[in-house]
Amino acid sequence: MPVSETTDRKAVAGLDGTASESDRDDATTDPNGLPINELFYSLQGEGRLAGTPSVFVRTSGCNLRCWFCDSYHTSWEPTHAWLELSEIVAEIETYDADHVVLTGGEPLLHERSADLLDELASRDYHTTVETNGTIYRDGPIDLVSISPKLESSTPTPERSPSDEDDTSWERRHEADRIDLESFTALIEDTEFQLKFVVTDDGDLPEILSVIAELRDAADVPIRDDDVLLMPEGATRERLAETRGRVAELAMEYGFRYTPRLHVDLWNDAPET
Ligand SMILES: C[S@@+](CC[C@H](N)C(=O)[O-])C[C@H]1O[C@@H](n2cnc3c(N)ncnc32)[C@H](O)[C@@H]1O
Ligand SMILES: Nc1nc2[nH]cc(C(=O)O)c2c(=O)[nH]1
Ligand code: SF4
Ligand SMILES: [Mg+2]
Repeated sequence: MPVSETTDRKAVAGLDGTASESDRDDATTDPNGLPINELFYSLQGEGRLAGTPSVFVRTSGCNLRCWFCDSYHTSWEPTHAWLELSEIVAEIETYDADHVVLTGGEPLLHERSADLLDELASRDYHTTVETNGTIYRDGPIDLVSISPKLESSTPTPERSPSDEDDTSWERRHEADRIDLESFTALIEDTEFQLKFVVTDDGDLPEILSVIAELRDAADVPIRDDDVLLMPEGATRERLAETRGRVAELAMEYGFRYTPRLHVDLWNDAPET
């Protein structure tokens, strides 16, 4: 369901498909629902559940701005419709699936995401939350899939997709992307995976240092098996450039490699 094209009845920001400046990056607490960019059925393309048929709920709005973000219309130019939780659950139930992936944008920005997770838990869905890990929110999650953002994701002027001559997002992204306290709280609560987007060999020292700091801080073990290296690439062409080296790095360091099955299968098509 391409919900970003739905017209809706409530007179709130974002209904026309363009979020207002004020709700562009802020947490939403709307008592009735969530800003939804798309809701669709596909195969989980990433991580330890790759290949699992799943319903994807993609919220809009993000507190970071990765230059490579493959969901541009949830971060750099957010678009969405507002859906009430009951509408989201009803749409999920139209699919014959046991797994739901809550993603974004940054789904944990929104207070109502925790309520949606409650609703899904009460219906016995297995839930994965895809998150950058910088916002802790208490809620029933079966697998928290944390993708900590490395320095190589920062939107410097050379790699920013925005034409604006404004470094505020570069500074904000750099300041907020690593939050050990939040990472720790998330992994101590829930089954987890740490899924790093790798652009090249230069990312490995930072990955090793984030893992070392997290191992010091957390009360739960972090096995090499919990660490996944994922090649950067929103298109088949770009993945063809990155994945070979990332696979070699996974073998060299003993971490897991995760493919991006959906990109292999459907390239960068929406709702896949
Ligand atoms: C769009 S994000 C949404 C969830 C959350 N904001 C996050 O970053 O984890 C979903 C997943 O796609 C990954 N991702 C985004 N752009 C990518 C790219 N160009 N190549 C590889 N992975 C990418 C993110 O790291 C994350 O694991
Ligand atoms: N098929 C598919 N699998 C995914 N796993 C995580 C995704 C995401 O955007 O969070 C994603 C996605 O966008 N599509
Ligand atoms: S944190 Fe996730 S949604 Fe936000 S800009 Fe980065 S990849 Fe996109
Ligand atoms: Mg995706």
